[in-house]
Amino acid sequence: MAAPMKRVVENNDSYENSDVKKSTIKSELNELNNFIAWSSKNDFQLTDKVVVTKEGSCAQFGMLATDDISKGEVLFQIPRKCLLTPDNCALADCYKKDKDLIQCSSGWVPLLLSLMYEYNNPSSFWRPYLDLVPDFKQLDLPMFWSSKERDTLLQGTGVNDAVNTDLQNIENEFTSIVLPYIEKHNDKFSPVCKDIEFYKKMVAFVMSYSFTENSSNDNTDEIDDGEEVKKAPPMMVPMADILNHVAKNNACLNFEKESLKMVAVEDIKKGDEVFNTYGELANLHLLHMYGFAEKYPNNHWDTVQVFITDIMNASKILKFNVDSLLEKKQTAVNELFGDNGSIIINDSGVLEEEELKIVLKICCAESNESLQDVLNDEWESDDEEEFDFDFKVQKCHYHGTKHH
Ligand SMILES: C[S@@+](CC[C@H](N)C(=O)[O-])C[C@H]1O[C@@H](n2cnc3c(N)ncnc32)[C@H](O)[C@@H]1O
Repeated sequence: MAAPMKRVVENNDSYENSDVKKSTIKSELNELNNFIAWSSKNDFQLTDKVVVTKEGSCAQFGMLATDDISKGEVLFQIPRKCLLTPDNCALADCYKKDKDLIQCSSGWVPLLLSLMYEYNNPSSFWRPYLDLVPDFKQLDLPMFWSSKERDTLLQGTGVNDAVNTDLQNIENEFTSIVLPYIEKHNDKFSPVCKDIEFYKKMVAFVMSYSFTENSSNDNTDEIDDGEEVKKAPPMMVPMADILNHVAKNNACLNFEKESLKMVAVEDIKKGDEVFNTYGELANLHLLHMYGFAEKYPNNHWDTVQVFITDIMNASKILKFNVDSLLEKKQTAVNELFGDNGSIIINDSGVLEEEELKIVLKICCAESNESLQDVLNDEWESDDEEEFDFDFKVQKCHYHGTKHH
């Protein structure tokens, strides 16, 4: 987690060309010691049964047990005043006055502005934390890959589309909200904050290191299946974000009134890595937001998204469809499932069996049948046996990522 130099850049050089600190083991150790001393001064109550280290961790820094830990033990706490949030940061009053100027659909802009300010402030309260954050060149998220790499390596995963949407949204929010705000407060922000490349690194930092508290409710509304749900804004949680993730985690973060607590959810043996959970995330989401995927079959949350268009195209190749009817059938499935309709498969099988059945019925339809007849057609049990929906992710998980 070697950090680029946190200094106020006095010229307008692009972030990529600016001077960055060359990390050494010695400077990393200093930064780690400073961070541990800061956390101790701020009452993190880190148990002496764990250590923050690169040795034995699955990815850069991580947390290892130096003694046996029992399920239920608290490993450390983070007092709420130490969370890096727009409400806690040095510009909190400014944001309150400018609330309307920093409204955004992602809900990320206030935290990103706070981070950009604190990151470039030599006397930030979070200096020891920010000195330990990763060298942004190591944040190997797909949003930093070339579009050619994304097109070839991520084909069929859905990650490429998600990244393209992200990049578009990042650019829109940067030009319409962030840049005007920074220009309004030129005296507060370092010139590097006007560089979209620097902004993207901060977005990647938030994407792969932040947490959200589900009960938070002061953000934009999202429509989910016709119901309004509140999107919680992200926050930076020092120490908790050092833990790596696996689906079979042995610790998790509890949000309490005065502090956040990392608690063992399993017995953890001396020498084992302490793993948090970043959520019930399929490999495609891990890859999209965190730049890694778990090896098969470790991720029991894994799912595969099969686009209905691809099923239609495959049916053509497999010749149980008639070329001349394909367009008509494609229109029918688009009307039923939308242009980007998909079927989700997890390790216990197809989640939307009914939808898949409909798509397959349409694929197999003959020219003289109306759509209604096709949909009403009750497949004989013999027919159903021909379609084994119980295929496993094993046959479908994707290969070819840079990470695993
Ligand atoms: C919240 S940080 C965890 C701390 C990080 N290891 C460090 O040294 O800063 C999340 C990042 O850690 C890495 N990571 C976490 N869990 C991982 C895993 N199981 N396998 C590989 N990399 C992982 C990924 O790079 C991810 O973007």
